[in-house]
Amino acid sequence: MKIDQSHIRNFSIIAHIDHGKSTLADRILQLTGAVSDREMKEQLLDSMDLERERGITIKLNAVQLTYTAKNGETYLLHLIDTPGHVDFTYEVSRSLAACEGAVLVVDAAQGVEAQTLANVFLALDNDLEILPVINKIDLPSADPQRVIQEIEDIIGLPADEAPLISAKTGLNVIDVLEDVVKNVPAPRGDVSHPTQALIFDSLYDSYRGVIVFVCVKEGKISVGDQIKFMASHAIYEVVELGVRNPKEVKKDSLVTGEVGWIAASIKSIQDVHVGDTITTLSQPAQTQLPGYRRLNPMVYCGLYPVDNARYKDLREALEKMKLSDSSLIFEPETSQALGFGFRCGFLGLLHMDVIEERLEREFDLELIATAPSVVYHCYLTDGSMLEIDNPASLPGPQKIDHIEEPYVKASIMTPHEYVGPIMELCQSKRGEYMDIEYIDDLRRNVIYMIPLSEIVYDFFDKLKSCTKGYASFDYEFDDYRTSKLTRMDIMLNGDVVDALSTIVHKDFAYNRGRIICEKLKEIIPKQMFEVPIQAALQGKVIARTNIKAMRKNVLAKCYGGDISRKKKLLEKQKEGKKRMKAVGSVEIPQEAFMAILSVDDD
Ligand SMILES: Nc1nc2c(ncn2[C@@H]2O[C@H](COP(=O)(O)OP(=O)(O)OP(=O)(O)O)[C@@H](O)[C@H]2O)c(=O)[nH]1
Repeated sequence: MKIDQSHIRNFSIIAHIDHGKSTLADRILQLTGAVSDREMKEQLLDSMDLERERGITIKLNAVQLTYTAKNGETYLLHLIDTPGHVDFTYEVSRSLAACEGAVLVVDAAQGVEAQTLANVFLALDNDLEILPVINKIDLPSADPQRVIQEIEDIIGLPADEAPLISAKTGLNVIDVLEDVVKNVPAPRGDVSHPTQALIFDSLYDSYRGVIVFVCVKEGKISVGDQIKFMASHAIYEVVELGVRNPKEVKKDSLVTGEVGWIAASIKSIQDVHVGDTITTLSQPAQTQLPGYRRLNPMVYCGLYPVDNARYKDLREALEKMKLSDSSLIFEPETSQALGFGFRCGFLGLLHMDVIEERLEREFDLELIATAPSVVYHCYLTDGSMLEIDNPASLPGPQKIDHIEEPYVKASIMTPHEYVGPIMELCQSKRGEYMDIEYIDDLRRNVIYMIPLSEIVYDFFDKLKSCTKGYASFDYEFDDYRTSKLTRMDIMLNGDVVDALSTIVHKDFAYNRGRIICEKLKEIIPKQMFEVPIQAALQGKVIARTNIKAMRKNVLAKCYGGDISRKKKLLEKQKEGKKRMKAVGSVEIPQEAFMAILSVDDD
C-alpha cells in the first residue's frame, strides 16, 4: 500500500523513568496490529536482556506502523524509542531529531519530574510538537487534575485536553494515536531534493556488518546506491534496506519521511557516527543535517580482563560495542598492577555500568574495573595543559601550576521536607548553592554546582537514602574550575598499586586516606603474611593499617551501590577467588578497586 508523505507521522515517546513509556509503546504496537496479542512480549521495544532487568531503556529502536484513524484515512506511523536516562542525552536528542512530534507521558500519581523537564527541553530544542498524556490513571493515587495543572504551570504546555490513559489496561490509548495523527506535522522534506538521512542508531550484525538506522529527511536512498557518510567521508554501496514493523521488512528504497535500516557491508566501525548525515553520490547534499557533535565522555575507568590472555577478546568486544554505541571510547592502557587493559570513557555512571555488564554478559568476559575518574585539566608550570583521565598519570607536584576539575549543575527535584538534608549533602560534597525553585506547595527544585568527581563517588546512594528515594536527580556539565587537588596513592606491602590511585581534594585527603585503608583491610583477604596498607600524598604516608585478621563480610559497607549493584557485587563475590588479581605478592579482589569510591567523609 502506498501512503503519501502527508500521511506519515514520526514521533517519539518521552517520559521520566518508570512513567510508562515502554508500556505505552507496547499498547500502541498491539493496537495497530503490529504484533498479535499472542506474540506480545512485555516491552518488546526493549530488546536487550539487560534493559529488561534494569527497567531502563538504553538502545533506540524504530518501528513502522499503519493506523487507520477515526477519519477513515490510513497513516504510516514511525515510533522511535528514545533512551530515558540523563547519561544518554545526546542519543535522545538525535532520536528526537528524527521526529516531528513527541508524546510526553506523565505519571498521574508522580507528576512532573526532573527528567520529564529535561526531555521536554530536548524536544523543544528539536522543534517538536509535544503532546502531553497522563498515564496510570487506574492507580488509586492518581490525581490527573493536579498533574494537568503541573504540566501547564511548570512546562507551560496546555494540557486540559491531554488524553487520560492507562497504558497498563489499554484504557484510552487510542486517543493518543488520534492525537498524533491530528497534531504531529507530516515530515517536511522533498523527495526530489539531494539526499539527507540522519543516523540515529546503529548496530553490528556479524553477517551483514554495521546496520545503520536512519530517518530520511530529504530525497531518497535505494538498494544499489552509493552512499556517503558526511562526517567520516566513507563511501559504501547499499546492499539491503528496509523498515521494522517490528519484524525486519526489506524494501527497494526509503523515501523522505521514512525511518528504516540500511545494510551496506560496512566493516569499518569507525565510519558510522550517531548524528551524522548520509547522502547519495547520485544526488549529493552540500551540507550535513544540523546537530552532529562528537561526544565528550565525562567519566573514565580502566577495564582489565581477569585473565590476561583474554586481552584480545576484550579489544574485539569493545570494538563491537562501539558500533551500537558511538559514545563509548577506549584506548589501550597498561597498569603495573593489572597488566594490559583499556582506559574507557563513558557519558556517565549509568553508561559505564551498562557497558561493563554488557561486556561481561554478551562476550563472556571477566573484568576488573578500576574506580571511575573524571577528566582533570592539569596546567603545568611551563604553561601547557594536560588532560588527565587517569590519576596514575598525574605529573609530580613540582611540575604542576594548578589543576582544574569539571563542575556540573545538579538539579534535584524533591518533596519540600527533604530540602534540608539535600543541602547538607550537597554542602558536604563541596557543592555551591545556586537556587531553590518553588514548583508547587509540596515540591522544590534544589540547584547546586558540584564537582563531578563528587557525584562519581557515592552521591546517588547518599541522595537516595537521605530522601527515602523521593528525590529525582539530573545533572549537566557546567565548566572547569580550579581546585586544591592532589594525587593519593595506595601502597600494599610497600608497593604503590597504580590502579588504586585517586585524585582528591586536599582538605578531604586525610580522612579519605584513613577510610580507604580501613576499607581495603576489610576487603582484601588474609594473605600468608602481614600486609601493610598505606595511603600517601606525594610520597608522604598519611594513613596506615595492617591486614592480618580473618576476612570480613565485604558487603557490609563497600561500594555503596543501589540494590542491584549490591546484588551484582554479591554475585561477583560468590565467584570468589576467580576475580582476584595478584598484585606483586598480594591478591586483590575486584571490590577493592571500587571500595575507594564509597568513602564516607563523615
Ligand atoms: N498501574 C499502572 N502501572 C503502569 C501503567 N503504565 C505502566 N505501568 C507500570 O509502571 C512501570 C514502569 O513502566 P515502563 O513502561 O517500564 O516505564 P518506562 O517509562 O518505559 O521506564 P524506563 O524504560 O525505565 O524509562 C511498570 O511496572 C509498568 O507495569 C499504568 O497505566 N498503570
